Amino acid sequence: MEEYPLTVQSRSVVRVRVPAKINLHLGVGPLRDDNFHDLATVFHAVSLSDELTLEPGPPGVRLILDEPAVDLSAEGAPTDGIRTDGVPTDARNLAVRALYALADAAKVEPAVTIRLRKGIPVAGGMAGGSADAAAALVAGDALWNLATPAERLHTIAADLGSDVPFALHGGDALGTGRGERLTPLTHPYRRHWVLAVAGKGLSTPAVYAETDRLRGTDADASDPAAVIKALDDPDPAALADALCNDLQAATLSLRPELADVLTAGTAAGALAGIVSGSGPTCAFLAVDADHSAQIADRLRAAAVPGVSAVLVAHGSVDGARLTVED
Ligand SMILES: C[C@](O)(CO)[C@H](O)COP(=O)(O)OP(=O)(O)OC[C@H]1O[C@@H](n2ccc(N)nc2=O)[C@H](O)[C@@H]1O
Ligand SMILES: Nc1ncnc2c1ncn2[C@@H]1O[C@H](COP(=O)(O)OP(=O)(O)OP(=O)(O)O)[C@@H](O)[C@H]1O
Repeated sequence: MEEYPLTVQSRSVVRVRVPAKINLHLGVGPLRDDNFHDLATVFHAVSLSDELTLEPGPPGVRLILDEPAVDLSAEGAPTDGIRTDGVPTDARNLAVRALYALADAAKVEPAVTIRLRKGIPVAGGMAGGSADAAAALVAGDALWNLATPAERLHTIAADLGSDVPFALHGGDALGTGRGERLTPLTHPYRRHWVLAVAGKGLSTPAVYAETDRLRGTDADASDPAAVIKALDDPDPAALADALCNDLQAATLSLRPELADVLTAGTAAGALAGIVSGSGPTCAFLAVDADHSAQIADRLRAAAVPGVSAVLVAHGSVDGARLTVED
């Protein structure tokens, strides 16, 4: 094994907060030779977040899942906690993989402990694992004092997963390629959401495979132009009309009860509802913060089968950012 030079750790603890995402538009194009699909997606970072703390530890990368695993910073109390049973604490965890990738690129010998507090639903279509990978890159960069150029960090992020670059970036962005090529979309409007979290997750590869089964492997991606235009419109009704997810049919095919969740959200007063990414979280657009709280109360009271938590959030928010450094 290659010997790495010792790196001075200039900080003793760093903490990073990283947001979840919703795809306001998720256009899925043909299956490529590398088994990914070409996308035309509009990412939107929302205020549900994970918190990752990094401190010096024994040789290697150790991960401890912090409890309670509910994001206390999220607005609105969940009816039940965010379940973390599916989250690996070994090298399968994307945050652990991210730190090894960064250490390898920077020729640092890693000796760190990650503490992870999940507020993003697991396997929920909100890019929770990708968020943690992005948070780990930002935290490792700070702890090891690397000042990695943004482009380099983006490349490492893209190697870890298609959603990871956006989690670094945050805000709103058009994603092309397999989702890793980002064009920022700027606008001044805050959007308000209600999220119906499912008790049981969905596998992203399974949802893409079901999409291929339903419509073939060479369908064109739907056009994100309407959502991009609606982002510049202060009226949330314009965005409500434009929301679109090409993976939604597959999520409903794999999880038919999601149709009842979508119906319940609009019955509770939402302007529109959409499955978030590869699901099964459903995102409902509200007019403003009060409206989102009202919809959330009604959805909780409706006790829709399969829904384990109802949360409110707003967007867009920043990507992975340092909150504490000593
Ligand atoms: C559904 C989305 O969340 C929408 O933003 C993403 O496309 C998924 O991104 P991700 O979880 O970071 O996915 P990756 O870890 O890169 O890939 C996991 C699997 O999802 C499928 N996948 C992912 C991205 C993409 N553009 N086409 C795909 O077909 C592939 O089967 C791939 O093996
Ligand atoms: N840090 C992590 N947090 C959550 N899950 C992780 C993490 N690292 C690896 N995983 C694994 O990845 C799987 C998918 O989890 P994740 O929460 O990222 O799904 P997702 O939000 O649906 O992903 P995406 O929206 O990017 O497709 C989990 O079931 C778990 O086995």
